[in-house]
Amino acid sequence: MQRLSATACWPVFNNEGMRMLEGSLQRSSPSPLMDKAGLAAAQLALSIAPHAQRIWIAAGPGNNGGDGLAAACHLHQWGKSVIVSLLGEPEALPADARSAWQRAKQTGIHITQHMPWNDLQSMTEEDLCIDALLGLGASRPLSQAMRSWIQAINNAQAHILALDIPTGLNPESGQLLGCVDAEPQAIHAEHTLTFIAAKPGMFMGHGRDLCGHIWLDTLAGPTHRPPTDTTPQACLNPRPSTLTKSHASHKGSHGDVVVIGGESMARRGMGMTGAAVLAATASLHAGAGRVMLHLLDDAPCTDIPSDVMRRDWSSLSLYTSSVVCGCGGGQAVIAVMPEVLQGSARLVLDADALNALAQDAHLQSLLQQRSANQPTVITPHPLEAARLLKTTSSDIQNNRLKAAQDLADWLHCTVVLKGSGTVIAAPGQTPRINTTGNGKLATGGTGDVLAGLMGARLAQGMSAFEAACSAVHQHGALADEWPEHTALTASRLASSLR
Ligand SMILES: NC(=O)C1=CN([C@@H]2O[C@H](COP(=O)(O)OP(=O)(O)OC[C@H]3O[C@@H](n4cnc5c(N)ncnc54)[C@H](O)[C@@H]3O)[C@@H](O)[C@H]2O)[C@@H](O)CC1
Ligand SMILES: Nc1ncnc2c1ncn2[C@@H]1O[C@H](COP(=O)(O)OP(=O)(O)O)[C@@H](O)[C@H]1O
Ligand SMILES: [K+]
Repeated sequence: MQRLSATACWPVFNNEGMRMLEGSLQRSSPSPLMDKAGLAAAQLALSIAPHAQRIWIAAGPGNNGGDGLAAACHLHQWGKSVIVSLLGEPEALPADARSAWQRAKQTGIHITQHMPWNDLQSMTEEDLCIDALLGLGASRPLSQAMRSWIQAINNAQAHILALDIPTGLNPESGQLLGCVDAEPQAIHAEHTLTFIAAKPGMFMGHGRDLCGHIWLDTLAGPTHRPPTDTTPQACLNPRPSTLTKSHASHKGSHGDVVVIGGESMARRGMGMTGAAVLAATASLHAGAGRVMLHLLDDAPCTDIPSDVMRRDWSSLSLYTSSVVCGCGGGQAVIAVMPEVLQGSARLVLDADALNALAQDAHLQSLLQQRSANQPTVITPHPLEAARLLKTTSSDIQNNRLKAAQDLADWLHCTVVLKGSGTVIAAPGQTPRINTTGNGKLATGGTGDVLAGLMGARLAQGMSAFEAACSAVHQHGALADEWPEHTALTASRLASSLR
């Protein structure tokens, strides 16, 4: 068993991949995998709550419930006071779970089919609830009974350990399963012990709030080799190696970034120069050799850092620069898009450049025609991705990995689909799910900072995919390390980059 950290490139599998891994593992295992899962769960339970007087295991109607029943036997044998509640009929349990139920009964564990209200009320912070209600088989909105058991676990004054995934969380998307005629409910776990491999939904959307500390037990023996025909759906985005600047370098060694954006107030009554200035400031602090700013409409602007150079259109050299285009671009950006798409040596398209792209098939084809030595990244948030793919943002959120990959394959570029669990996809690459960042980033302008940072990484010689992975990780990590009593604003974020 190991704790998942943000430092390694862990593979994640969708339900279909998980079932294939499970089948291959079970065939090579002399005992049911559930026995191993139950033992691992019991061991982790003891280390999370070593002084627990009571352990309540809420077991569901499938094999996830079986994991809970198998753990109950060990914990009971180790002298813990274990209460098991089964939400379902014992006769209807699948075979392995039914054997675990029989063993638990034979061991003398009291198993009820209702919630142990009295025990729940007297639980203390040292006690433990184990969520073994639903795992990979969660397939429909939660019933009223499931919902009230979830509420009882969340309200108990005890540690919460979820087995495989927190009940109520869609393991593939990270969205909530939903409830019949009611607000969605899900377990808020302090720890999640996941089996065989990690699931994508744990790192996207609500998964990041619900899983707590994530532990993985592969349930594999030392000689087991995973089947070669099962490829991961994605990998977690590892921490990038630190960039160093050699002593012999000069400003030309670190590349030029050109930021194009910032529609003027005069055009539509919305001054958007701040977004472009933020991107330029981010490029500068991230170590680009020189940063040039072209404000659309020649918008007046006073708060430009003195080390950012303002340029008019005719004096830009797109052919030798890393161009960041679209931040605060409004409608003014539409006119420059063909030249930007054809001429920029390296390119990050953000915000209004993406809205322009969504509306114009000619621009889409110019993007597709950019050659392999003109690295390109697009950085849509879910609504921008929905406009590009002509769908809704909830459809994007329900299928984040697929949406990012579809965009990458269609537009022949690297795609950064932003949000909780940012996805980075590129043609021919296994997508990455980023695990840094938090809700502090949900404030205006942080996306502009990300685009500027990515521009700097391209200017410093990284490939599009590398630049995207590195920038997204660093951007999120800064938010994770943000001092507790200081508000995270986009301008502070830009100035904190290194
Ligand atoms: N089969 C195996 O080899 C292993 C399975 N394992 C465990 O088994 C789990 C998967 O087991 P299952 O496929 O039985 O699936 P689950 O145990 O997750 O759930 C399936 C059961 O829940 C019911 N259900 C689904 N959605 C519901 C809802 N919204 N409200 C109420 N009931 C609902 C289904 O009708 C079915 O009875 C994994 O997540 C893991 O915990 C582990 O023991 C590892 C080995
Ligand atoms: N809840 C969250 N958890 C993690 N990252 C987030 C969250 N909300 C926003 N972000 C990040 O903040 C940035 C916001 O970008 P964007 O939506 O383009 O905003 P803006 O246009 O205001 O700059 C993205 O990098 C996104 O991934
Ligand atoms: K569970």
